[in-house]
Amino acid sequence: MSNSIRVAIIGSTGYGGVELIRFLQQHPRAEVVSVISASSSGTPISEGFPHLTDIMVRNLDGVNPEEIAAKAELVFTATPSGVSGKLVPQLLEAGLKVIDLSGDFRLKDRAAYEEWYQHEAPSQELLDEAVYGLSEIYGPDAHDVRLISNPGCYPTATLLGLIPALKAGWIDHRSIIVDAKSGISGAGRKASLGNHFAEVNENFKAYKINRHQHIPEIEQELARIAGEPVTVSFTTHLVPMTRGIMTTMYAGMNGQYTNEDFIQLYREYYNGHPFVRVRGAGTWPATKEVSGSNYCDIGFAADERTGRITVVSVIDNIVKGAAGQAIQNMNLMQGWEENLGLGLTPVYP
Ligand SMILES: NC(=O)C1=CN([C@@H]2O[C@H](COP(=O)(O)OP(=O)(O)OC[C@H]3O[C@@H](n4cnc5c(N)ncnc54)[C@H](OP(=O)(O)O)[C@@H]3O)[C@@H](O)[C@H]2O)C=CC1
Ligand SMILES: CC(=O)N[C@@H](CCC(=O)OP(=O)(O)O)C(=O)O
Repeated sequence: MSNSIRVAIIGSTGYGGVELIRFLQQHPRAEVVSVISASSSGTPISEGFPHLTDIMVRNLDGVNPEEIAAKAELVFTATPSGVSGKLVPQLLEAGLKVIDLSGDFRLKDRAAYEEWYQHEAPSQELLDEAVYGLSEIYGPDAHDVRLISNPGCYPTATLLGLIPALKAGWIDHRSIIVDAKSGISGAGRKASLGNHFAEVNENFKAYKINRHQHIPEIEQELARIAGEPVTVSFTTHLVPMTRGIMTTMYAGMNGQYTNEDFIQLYREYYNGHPFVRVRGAGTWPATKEVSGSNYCDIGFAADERTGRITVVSVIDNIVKGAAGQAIQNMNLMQGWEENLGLGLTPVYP
């Protein structure tokens, strides 16, 4: 086990990349040796991001796998889907370890990827090799591998909220409905009509119903736990806030379980995993309570009358949903404590 690591970030001018910089700057064992941009190489990163003035004194480098490998041991690819799929094989070939934040290596089935993402899928060999980095569930699989595929933001909140109950056989996997809401930063930094202020402010809209690219990812991972195919109804909504995801999940219970039963089950399941906090009975988490942090907070409402459980799960989409979990995965890959460099308290209010 090495004591330190030199890292590079491709896509460092995006929201995921900038958040990686914020956390890695205070990580005790990681040194950011290169911040990379395809469009602005040669300029100081603080020119586009004045909040990094005197914090990250570095010019942006271009995307050159050999040059990156000469400086760094590990690279985070915080790049759009389609871009990561082409870059990652070159980075691995150059001898780098890779943690990819995009959706390109999450689906094991090439045909499913091509159907939901509308790009050519990476090779089956690399899809098979990539470890799905849902840290609390697959942490041991991340140790000493060379490619980790960081989960999507919505799947992280959804899967952490459902897996313990599904694994225990307490919920009927044919009955799962996920109602998900995200802040705008989930869409990335690039401008688009649907995401500009006048379209989003004081507005609340559903989007991509039944066709969101995270549906096959959630179903793939729930099927792994259930041992048979699972389908979910999944609806995403855009909320006029900057950060945060809340997933509210409904499922039929296979018995008469109380809130206390669920609390105990989940606390035992996540025992030793500092970033999942299970709420006490009758309290449900809010997005502000995890903002800027790597926490995922979960609360329950078991309903004796309908026989259904409601699970509420919140994360910060850019932290636990992207950069924070990617660093958690780097820690696991290196054999370090999973919370190293991630101990920031949520920003409240
Ligand atoms: N925002 C979020 O909450 C989450 C995002 N993700 C995923 O993480 C990835 C990054 O997301 P996010 O930071 O929000 O996206 P942004 O749109 O904010 O940033 C994308 C970055 O990719 C870089 N880029 C674009 N094209 C290329 C290219 N051809 N070669 C190299 N770099 C390129 C861009 O910078 P430049 O042009 O300067 O190179 C930019 O820095 C995406 O795949 C996204 O789906 C996953 C979970 C949550
Ligand atoms: C608010 C918003 O638009 N969110 C994005 C999240 C996309 C994302 O993070 O994409 P991958 O995880 O697939 O890389 C969306 O719903 O498509």
